[in-house]
Amino acid sequence: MRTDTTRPPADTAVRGTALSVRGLRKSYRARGAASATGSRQVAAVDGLDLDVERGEIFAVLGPNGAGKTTTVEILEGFRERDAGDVSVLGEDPARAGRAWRARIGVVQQDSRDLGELTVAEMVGTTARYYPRPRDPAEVIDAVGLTEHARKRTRALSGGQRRRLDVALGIVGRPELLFLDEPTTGFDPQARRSFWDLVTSLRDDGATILLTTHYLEEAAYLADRVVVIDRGQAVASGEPDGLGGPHARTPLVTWLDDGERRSLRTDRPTGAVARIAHEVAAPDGEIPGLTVTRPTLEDVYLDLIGDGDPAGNEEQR
Ligand SMILES: Nc1ncnc2c1ncn2[C@@H]1O[C@H](COP(=O)(O)OP(=O)(O)OP(=O)(O)O)[C@@H](O)[C@H]1O
Repeated sequence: MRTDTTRPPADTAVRGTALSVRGLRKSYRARGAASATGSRQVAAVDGLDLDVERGEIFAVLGPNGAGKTTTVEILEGFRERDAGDVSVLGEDPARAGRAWRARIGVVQQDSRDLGELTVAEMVGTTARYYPRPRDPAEVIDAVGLTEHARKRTRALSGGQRRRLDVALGIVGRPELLFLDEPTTGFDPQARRSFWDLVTSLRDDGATILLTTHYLEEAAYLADRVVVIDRGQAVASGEPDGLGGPHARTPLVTWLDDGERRSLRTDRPTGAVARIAHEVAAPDGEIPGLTVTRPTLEDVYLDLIGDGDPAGNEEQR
């Protein structure tokens, strides 16, 4: 169950499956590598299963090269798979046609070269490709580009370009929106407004599949997350529950004769009282005391084998 009360409430009603993936595989020829038996293949996606419900924000997390973009591009119908079953809004993206494409929105990692058009022209032109588009002016406003609407797209800053990418992804009123690292280059304020926008799209009924390297973004936005490493899912679930019940056990640390000590415990208040009894200074203060609860980032780093173990018991 969630404990982050600052996060907007999710509509938890199950409204059917938006996409499902079973046994997905995709290999690439290793760059510059060839053997006597032919070119060597590197598995980018190695037997992945995923299920995303309609109306949820689902975040795909994982280190560089984990296979996130390859997976997302297969789901978007932009990349062929080697094996596996994939259904996106009830169709196989490898065979789906224009009507299906009009139901999805895509914000890819790399911005397209948008040339000489202004922001307003670009969003307006894109809207005309869809049967039920949003009002372009409202979309431009929602991504915070109203004051730049008459600017040529090539004159935009990197963060503004990214916002325009998002505008182009949502103007067709997609049922399913793919956001591949959407807030790279955003300043903190723009990131917060973007989070509000994504939340409102979800609250309007859209399903959102998000890849991000910002763990606080996933913690804030996602109803569920999956962590991918080397093309395989290593954990999945609600952000607060990821890694199992002990992964978020609070950590108490303090200084004892100048040496840092730590204790992982479900009862930090009692632990602090005991430590105070043992090591407190004459004024009652425990030197260097910290009490922290592991964040999603701590749990993530533990899962991909790159951080301090989050499940350790007492380390005194
Ligand atoms: N077109 C390609 N040709 C050859 N190898 C590729 C190609 N695209 C991706 N790869 C390789 O496949 C693996 C997965 O790449 P992918 O881009 O899917 O990972 P990612 O999780 O999206 O990474 P990042 O977080 O850096 O965007 C990597 O080892 C990458 O080098």
